[in-house]
Amino acid sequence: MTIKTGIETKIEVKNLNVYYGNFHALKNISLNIYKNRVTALIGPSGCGKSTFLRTLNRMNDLIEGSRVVGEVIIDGQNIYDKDVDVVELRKRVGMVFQRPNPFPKSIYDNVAYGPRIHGIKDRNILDEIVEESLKASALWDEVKDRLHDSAMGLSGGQQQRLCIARALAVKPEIILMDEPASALDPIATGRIEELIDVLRENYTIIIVTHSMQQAARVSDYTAFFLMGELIEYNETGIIFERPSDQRTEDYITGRFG
Ligand SMILES: Nc1ncnc2c1ncn2[C@@H]1O[C@H](COP(=O)(O)OP(=O)(O)OP(=O)(O)O)[C@@H](O)[C@H]1O
Repeated sequence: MTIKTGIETKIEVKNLNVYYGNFHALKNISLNIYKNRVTALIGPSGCGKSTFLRTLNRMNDLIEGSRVVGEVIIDGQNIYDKDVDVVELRKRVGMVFQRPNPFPKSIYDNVAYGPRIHGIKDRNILDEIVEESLKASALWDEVKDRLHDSAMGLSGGQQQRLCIARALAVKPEIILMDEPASALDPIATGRIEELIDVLRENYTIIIVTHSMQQAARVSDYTAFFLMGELIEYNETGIIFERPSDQRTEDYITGRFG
C-alpha cells in the first residue's frame, strides 16, 4: 500500500516476510514510511507490530531461528544487503523500548555511552552531546544538577526520557519506539507524547502502541496489522475517521482485539 504524497519517503518496505522457525509472523508487507513524520503501528496482541519494528534496524538478527525475506530500503539502500554494517545501521536507526532500561550508571554516562562506543573521547564534545541530548529529550532542567548521580534514582518517566536521550546521543535519523509509554502514568505519558511531537521535526519516528488515543494524538500515519498482515495503512485521520476495511473499523471501535 502506498500513499500518494509529495513528502519524502525515508523507508521503503517491499514484500517483507518474517518467519520464526516455521511460523510465518509477517506476511508480504509493503509500505512507505515518510521522513519527519510519526507512523503508528496498531493491532491486537501478537499481530506482528514488534516484529515489524525490529526488522527496521535488524534487531531480529539477534533472535535465533528468525528469518527475513524481502527488502527494507532506507535512503535507497536495502539494509539486508550483505555489505551493510549493522552497527552503523543501528546508529542511524535508534530504538526505545517498552520498559525504561537505563544502564546502572550515572545519568551522564548513560547518555555518553553510545558516543563513546563510536569513538568520541573528548570530554568537551561529550559534555556538549550530553547536554544537547538531555535538552532534546526534555530532561535537562530536571537533571542538570545531578548528572553524576545514578540513573536508577530517576522516576520511571524520567528514566524513559533518559533512554530517549541515550538514543538521540548517537544522532540517529530514525527512532523506533516500542510502546514507550505503556509502563508510565498519564502525566509521564503526556510528556513523552509532547516530546514525540517536537522530535518529529528532526527525526522519522515509528511507534508501536496499544492505545488508540495515543496513536490518534501523536501520529501522522497509522498502519493496522492483523495476524501478520498489513490490513490498512493511511493518514491517521483517515484510519480513525473513515477506514476502508471493516476489520480496521472493528478494531479501532473496540469491537475486537
Ligand atoms: N522470538 C520469537 N520466537 C517465536 N515466535 C515469536 C517470537 N517473537 C514473536 N513471535 C511470534 O510472532 C507473532 C508476532 O509477535 P509480535 O511480538 O511481533 O506481536 P505484537 O503485535 O508486537 O504483539 P504485542 O502487542 O503483544 O507486543 C506472535 O505470534 C508471536 O508469538
